[in-house]
Amino acid sequence: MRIDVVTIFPEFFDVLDISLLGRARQTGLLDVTAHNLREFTHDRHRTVDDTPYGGGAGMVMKPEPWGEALDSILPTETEAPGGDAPVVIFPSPAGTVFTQKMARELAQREHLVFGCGRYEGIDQRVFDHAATRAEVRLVSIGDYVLNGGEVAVMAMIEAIGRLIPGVVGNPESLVEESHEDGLLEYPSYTKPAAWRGLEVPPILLSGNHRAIDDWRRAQQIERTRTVRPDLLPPDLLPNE
Ligand SMILES: N#Cc1c(-c2ccc3cc[nH]c3c2)n[nH]c1N
Repeated sequence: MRIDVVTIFPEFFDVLDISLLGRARQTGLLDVTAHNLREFTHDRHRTVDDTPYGGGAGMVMKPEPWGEALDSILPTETEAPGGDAPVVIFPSPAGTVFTQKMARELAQREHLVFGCGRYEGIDQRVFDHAATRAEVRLVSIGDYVLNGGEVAVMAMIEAIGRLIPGVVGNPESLVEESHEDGLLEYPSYTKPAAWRGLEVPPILLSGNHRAIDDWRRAQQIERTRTVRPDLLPPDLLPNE
């Protein structure tokens, strides 16, 4: 998978050179490039923002640098993409909420482009023009406000990148996770069997794998019912 990120803080993504995603980059499973939006300005101060039309506090990111940055990444009309067309994702508090389902869907795509806004956001025409030549999505990572898109893009790259075959050593570990099957994950334990007066649930030491599986499922349901009842599938909702 090819990932391009447009940002005024390209160094923010240096951290992707470590851990699982770092190895995925070295092995060619993941090709991540951070582009500095200021490289697409032409004034002495490398200006990327200006005051908002209609007034209001703060500054808005100018369309021209974004247009040139996306020109340098997206295929032109004549260059039909070799594989599937890129998806351009702009993190935004006004976006569709990012979910594991969306991560799984985006992990199937060959080319993702992320545009990191700052200030009060990006001129709307950037989204409108990009939509004439690619699939564009505004995506939010949750109902709270950040100062810019970089943290959100980092989270999405990790959530998507780890689903690419070969990135995570043991694909089995991707299966029993929170949100993967719609329920929150069960509690985990490891040695020692007793720690500060706290014992590992005896069922987990029984060797009875059917009973362990049943216990774990029950824990998932109980946790989900308590913490995230909104995730419970209809057949597990408590009877009214
Ligand atoms: N995704 C997401 C976001 C943001 C966000 C994204 C982009 C910009 C650009 C300026 N401020 C931003 C906030 N806040 N909260 C979220 N869940």
